[in-house]
Amino acid sequence: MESINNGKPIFEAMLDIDIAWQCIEYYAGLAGTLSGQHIQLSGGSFAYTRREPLGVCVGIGAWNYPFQIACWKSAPALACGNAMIYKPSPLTPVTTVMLAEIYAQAGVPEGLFNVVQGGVATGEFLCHHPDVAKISFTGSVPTGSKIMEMASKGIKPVTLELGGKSPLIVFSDCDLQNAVKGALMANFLSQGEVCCNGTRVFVQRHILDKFVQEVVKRTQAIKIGDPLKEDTRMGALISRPHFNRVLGFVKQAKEEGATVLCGGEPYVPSDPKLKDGYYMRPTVLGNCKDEMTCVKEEIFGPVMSVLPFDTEEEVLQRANNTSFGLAGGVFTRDITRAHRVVAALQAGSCYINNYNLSPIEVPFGGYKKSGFGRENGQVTIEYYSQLKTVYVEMGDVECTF
Ligand SMILES: NC(=O)c1ccc[n+]([C@@H]2O[C@H](COP(=O)([O-])OP(=O)(O)OC[C@H]3O[C@@H](n4cnc5c(N)ncnc54)[C@H](O)[C@@H]3O)[C@@H](O)[C@H]2O)c1
Repeated sequence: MESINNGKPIFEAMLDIDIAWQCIEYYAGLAGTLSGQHIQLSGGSFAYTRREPLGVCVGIGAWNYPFQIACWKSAPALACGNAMIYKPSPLTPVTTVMLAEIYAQAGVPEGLFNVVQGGVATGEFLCHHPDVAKISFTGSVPTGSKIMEMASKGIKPVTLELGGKSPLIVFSDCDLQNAVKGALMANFLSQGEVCCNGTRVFVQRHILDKFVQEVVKRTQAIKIGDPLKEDTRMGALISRPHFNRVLGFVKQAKEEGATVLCGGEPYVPSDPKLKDGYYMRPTVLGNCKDEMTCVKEEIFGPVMSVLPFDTEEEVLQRANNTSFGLAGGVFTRDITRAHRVVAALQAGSCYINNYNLSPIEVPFGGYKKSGFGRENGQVTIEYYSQLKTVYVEMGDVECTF
């Protein structure tokens, strides 16, 4: 159903659903660990803190990981004792309803997890509603900014998981095959429609030719086609307008001087029933410069830009020269450099010698315009609960009056 909902290959959709059930189990386990602090004060008095729910939380999701995003928001929300009203993207309405059915079958009381279908107007209605205590949003930066503005009217806390244009830095002392595999994982999952993708691939000049040769070879071997076939590794993009937009970025990249090393065009499957699908060949762009549109803007499709660099200092300055800050990665065998580089990256989710893994135990989220708040991991409890402090007097009241 998730493949049909979104167009991604079934192989990947199965992994998304695995992560989703792991998320629900993880927060179900954490629910019993919510606790406060005991603070001893002078004269025998003391204070304690309690973690309490916020109330009714709203979740608004993007279309690229429809089921998974709904779980990443609802599982911690429910574990903290909140209710959730969830609005999926109108482009992927189906599987979130199945999540509601699963919760109901598992015994979640009626009304605790609710799905409301709709687009902008429905989303705005939910954000403005006075009974809503918190908004957790996954989507683009412009919408995230509007969500924050609406939330500010009601002084409501928000979690924002927004877009990115993340750097992947490949030093010449890396394990080349792993770096090539990492670059593919950083760009071509879910047809490249992944917020944390490392789409700016900086490669140290010394290994540039070898790296590009290997990346292009492996990219050309990616099996595109019917998302419901087990061996498909790239399915269809989400919609006709988005498909045209992604192809438009490639056209503009060529006009600005980039070279299409492979892909860059629609793919027409031989199966006649798929011929109107939004299939695109995964694309590697060479000869890229930092000021090109394809290097600066989030394309949200299967398009990797390769950029040469010479020194560590230079690449860090270029990698951080963006208003986004969702993710970043480095491939090197030099352990001190690896940690030095990730410490300097202005990004919330960093990888050393791998890319795009998201185990549920590990917090995920952005810096800068990629948002704030975190999903996954223990820390997310803090974003779905509020802290009450209770002062307990053990003596007499000392009155100044
Ligand atoms: N950081 C993350 O975890 C993460 C994950 C997935 C996607 N994304 C980002 O999402 C974007 C792609 O998703 P999209 O095109 O669905 O994003 P979008 O911002 O267009 O829409 C996201 C959701 O917001 C709703 N919405 C739109 N306008 C609204 C408004 N004014 N008020 C309330 N709700 C409104 C939409 O109906 C949809 O459900 C990309 O930028 C991508 O990077 C981020």
